[in-house]
Amino acid sequence: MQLRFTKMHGLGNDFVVIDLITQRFKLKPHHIRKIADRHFGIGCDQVLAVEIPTQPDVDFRYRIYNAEGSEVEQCGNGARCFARFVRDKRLTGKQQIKVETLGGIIQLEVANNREVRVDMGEPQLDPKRIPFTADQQAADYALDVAGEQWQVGAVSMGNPHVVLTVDNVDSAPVERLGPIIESHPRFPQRVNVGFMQVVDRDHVRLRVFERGVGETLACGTGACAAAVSGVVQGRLDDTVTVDLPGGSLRIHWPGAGQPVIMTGPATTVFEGQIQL
Ligand SMILES: N[C@@H](CCC[C@H](N)C(=O)O)C(=O)O
Repeated sequence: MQLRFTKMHGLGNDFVVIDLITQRFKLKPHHIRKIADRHFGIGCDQVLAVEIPTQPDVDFRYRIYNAEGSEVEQCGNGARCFARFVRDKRLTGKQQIKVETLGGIIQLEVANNREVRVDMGEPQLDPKRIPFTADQQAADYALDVAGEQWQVGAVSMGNPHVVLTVDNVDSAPVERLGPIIESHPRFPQRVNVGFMQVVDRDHVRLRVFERGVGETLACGTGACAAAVSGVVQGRLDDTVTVDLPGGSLRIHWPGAGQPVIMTGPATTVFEGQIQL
């Protein structure tokens, strides 16, 4: 079947977005791998599917697949592109859009300057809910990584994140440690690995080795997790600019029991059709 798609990105974290409301198709893992392949397919970090909701009082179902084919719970940069897509395609006229994901319900708001503001929901710090093996919840944990000792933060934004603090992200061991930590036995569902440099109380630099993809130019949930981890550790204020290799996001988290708000751009690159 020929499927229409739109290629989009959020700060260089790139997506193929497929409308499965006006097109009927069941995406399987081998389809995702073919679409995401940068040599034999379209190429992307994640495939995003727009579907009709399964829950009441929600506008859409937002499904997310990593390039390797696995379906995942949450994607922050994708959420902003999702909002822009459903508005541009006139699937909704609403400015505030509620979507269900595997990681919970999130709320998207397209601002007049075309930036998108996303209420990402409450972060989860309870190790069982991340999931992460630890005796009890803490602001940071000692993690043995192939014989090296790191103090790390662990947060779920619907999907699991670990945050390592480094002196300088430019020289951070992202390629060396990312794949080892992604499959660390204390993270039974694997994990996204963030390397954060604290510049100031309201400014961090971040690189993320994403589960199921590798290092990306930006990770929205990774930016939220880094900000939350920094606030919990008392090193960051409640509003933080997160500089990623592809650009900057603004993250606001007032503290326990409150949702994380992420604001940033969403860009359409081109449209096309692919035979699956
Ligand atoms: N790029 C994303 C996160 C996508 C999912 C992640 N790789 C996972 O496996 O949890 C973002 O912008 O949040």
